[in-house]
Amino acid sequence: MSEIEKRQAAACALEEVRSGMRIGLGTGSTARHFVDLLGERVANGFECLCVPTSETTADQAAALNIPLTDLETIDRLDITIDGADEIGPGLSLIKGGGGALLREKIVAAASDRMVVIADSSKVVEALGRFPLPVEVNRFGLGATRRSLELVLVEHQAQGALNLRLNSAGNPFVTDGGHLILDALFGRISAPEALSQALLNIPGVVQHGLFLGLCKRAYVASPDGVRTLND
Ligand SMILES: O=C(CO)[C@H](O)[C@H](O)COP(=O)(O)O
Repeated sequence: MSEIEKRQAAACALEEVRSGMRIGLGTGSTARHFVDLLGERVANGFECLCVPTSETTADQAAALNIPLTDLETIDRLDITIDGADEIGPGLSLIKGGGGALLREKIVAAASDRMVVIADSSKVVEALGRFPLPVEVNRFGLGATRRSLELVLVEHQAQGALNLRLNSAGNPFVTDGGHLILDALFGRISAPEALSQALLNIPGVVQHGLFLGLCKRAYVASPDGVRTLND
């Protein structure tokens, strides 16, 4: 996973943005390159209005003088550029490795177009090797966890359900104040059904399956950048 490849994918996505666009800014090490490149354009007079998907991205964009707004002030975006943890069939995605999945999904769904940037290690034949992040309310954690475990059994998960911890060993808390349970499936054979089953659990705020949202992916490898279209 080279930074050069991530930057190359980010540079391709930058070609999609036009002056005056309202742009969703993703989260993660690949999206960080895109924000850096956009910042260079803004410094040269490029006009845009952006909605960040995390406090981390907001801080980065603000430091680069990228004009920011939120989805209370505006209700639609032209495009969102974001990274992904896995890119599966039909540009289905797993996201949330960085813990920003809720805001990322809200921003992607409010965008006319979502474009993903990644290196080739993210492309998979079937989703599920990467543990699926499930953002849950703190209230009722035990009950929510039990319901989630039943869903894991129904969907033949090959791995465990783990409460995400931060580097200090405490529960990781999202920008929205929630917790994350990472569910290792191994192979997700029915993503739509799994999505619905997860959303049916009252304590689940959102999950990291992004289905039908991504329209294009720029995937970088040592051989160059490949474009995958929905
Ligand atoms: O979903 C995300 C954050 O919630 C990121 O987009 C995803 O984790 C990819 O990150 P990176 O580009 O660092 O591999």
